[in-house]
Amino acid sequence: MDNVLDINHVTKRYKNGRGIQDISFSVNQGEVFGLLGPNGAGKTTLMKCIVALCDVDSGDIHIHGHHLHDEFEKAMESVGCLISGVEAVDYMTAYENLALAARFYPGLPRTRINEVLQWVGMESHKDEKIKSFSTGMRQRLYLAAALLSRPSFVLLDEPTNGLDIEGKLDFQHLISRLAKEEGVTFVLSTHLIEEVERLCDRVAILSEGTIIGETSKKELGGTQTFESFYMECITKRKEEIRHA
Ligand SMILES: Nc1ncnc2c1ncn2[C@@H]1O[C@H](COP(=O)(O)OP(=O)(O)OP(=O)(O)O)[C@@H](O)[C@H]1O
Repeated sequence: MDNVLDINHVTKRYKNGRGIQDISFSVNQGEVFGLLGPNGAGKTTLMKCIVALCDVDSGDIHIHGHHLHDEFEKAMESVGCLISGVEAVDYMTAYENLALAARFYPGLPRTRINEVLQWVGMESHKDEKIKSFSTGMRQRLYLAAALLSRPSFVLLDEPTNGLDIEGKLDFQHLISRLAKEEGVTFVLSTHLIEEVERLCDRVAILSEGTIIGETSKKELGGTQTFESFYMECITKRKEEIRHA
């Protein structure tokens, strides 16, 4: 199987009936795949399902051809993620937090910690306890943690939340470089449409737990943008609901 990620008919419903229904799509190696949608559409739920932070009710997820539940360790071997609500240890420094995470990857050289801290512009803060960090500084650290293990597949849930202008641009360059030069595959959710236009090769639009559109830069051609495609899908969906 060539795809890095294959999602087939995945449904996850919380006790209150909300969640995601019958989601299917695939992501190829080296692609930057955007998950877009209004607040509450199900983006975080889907990402949590992909890294098994949420059990699915039905459907299958394969990563690099490995079934997420039947071959969990193999499937997760090369995965890095930044998911909302995952916290770091406040009384430890940035470096210590990453060193703690690095213990899960015995072959990883210590120099990798400094490398990822430098990538996210945090090397000068590495010996500070993170309880004093701002939202953006924390977000930079979480991004460093997601990239620490040299993952070949990375999930990023609203990764530039709280980042300043320079941080957002640095992030976009970093993701483009890793995708193009090192073939790293990314699935990212964001509400920043300029980020989508700059970074994504392909997108899926989620609304009320289902995919209402999927397209690629290639399919859009020169005239349409991801933004216009997004608005088309959302407007069409609203019309359908109005006439239902
Ligand atoms: N733990 C939970 N228990 C019950 N309902 C939940 C839970 N987490 C999310 N939901 C509901 O599931 C739906 C999808 O939420 P989710 O957080 O996945 O959306 P999202 O697209 O990531 O939203 P946002 O853009 O606001 O981050 C929402 O209706 C939300 O209220």
